[in-house]
Amino acid sequence: MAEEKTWALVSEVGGEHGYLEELADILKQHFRIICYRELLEDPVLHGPKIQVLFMWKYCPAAEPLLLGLLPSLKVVVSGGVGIDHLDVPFINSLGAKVANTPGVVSDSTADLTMGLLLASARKILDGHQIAIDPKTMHIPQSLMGVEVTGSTLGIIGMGEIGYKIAQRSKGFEMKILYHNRTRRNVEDEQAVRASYCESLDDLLRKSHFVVIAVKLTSDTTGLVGHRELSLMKPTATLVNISRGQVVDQDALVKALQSGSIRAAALDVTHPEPLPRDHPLLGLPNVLITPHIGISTYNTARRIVEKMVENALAAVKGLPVPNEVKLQLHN
Ligand SMILES: O=CC(=O)O
Repeated sequence: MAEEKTWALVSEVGGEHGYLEELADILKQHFRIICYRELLEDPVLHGPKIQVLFMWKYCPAAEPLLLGLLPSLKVVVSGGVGIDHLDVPFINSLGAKVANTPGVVSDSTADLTMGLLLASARKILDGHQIAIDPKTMHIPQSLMGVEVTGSTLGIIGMGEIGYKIAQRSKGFEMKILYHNRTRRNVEDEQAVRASYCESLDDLLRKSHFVVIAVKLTSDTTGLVGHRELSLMKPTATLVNISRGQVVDQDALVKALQSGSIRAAALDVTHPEPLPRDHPLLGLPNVLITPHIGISTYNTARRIVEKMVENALAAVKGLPVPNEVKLQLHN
């Protein structure tokens, strides 16, 4: 008789927080997948069988954990790199490990960052609206953008994603400044022609584009607030692909309304999505995408493969390749 597969919980297959069907198939090759709805139909029967909890971004995982429904849980594996939505010490206290999938998300996130930067600088979405409007007779002056080539880019957070952004920006002949808790080695810096800025204030003053690529931690929450925004050039653009909480959004709204900075391009906000009446949604100088940094088929597949790898290791009692041991600071 075939050995029964290890049980793993996911929020939904398909739907708002769920896995795409084809990605679910990768999980199903290795695990007996059960979703929350099924778990809650008979938690006493199903709960103790579950050894793995697969999470995808912000799916509501805490609920069954808090309810203590998963006494056999060995690991929570979160797709993506951010773990700010997880209470790692609490999960560890339940006897389970936590793993994420760093590495495989960096290229797609860096690609999207360049997309946001370029789209904001060159008003690509405004241009699209004008191009498809049959009333348009000529190109309005309001479509004049700012030059990316040769401009100064300030990267806050030079981890893997920040570095990939620098690699791409080199192709645009940008002068790259970066601020990080620790300085990169000289070879890394030279390879992308990046200069270390120990002072965040200096980076903010000098940059035409400021990209936020830090992890969300207690140190980085509210890192860019009124004071920091007021140091930026009035021609500068803020790009945030990290977490919404890194920026003080009320201060950002004021800076954009008053013109103390030129524009913002945000893949992340707080909360997500923003309430429909949020002032950021009504500003002409804001471009927002709904947290799609890692949303490509290729990246999603690689994330799921990494999730499987981590989960199998945990179930077998082997070292978990991407175990998250502490809240990491950048
Ligand atoms: O936001 C995306 C991630 O954390 O990987």
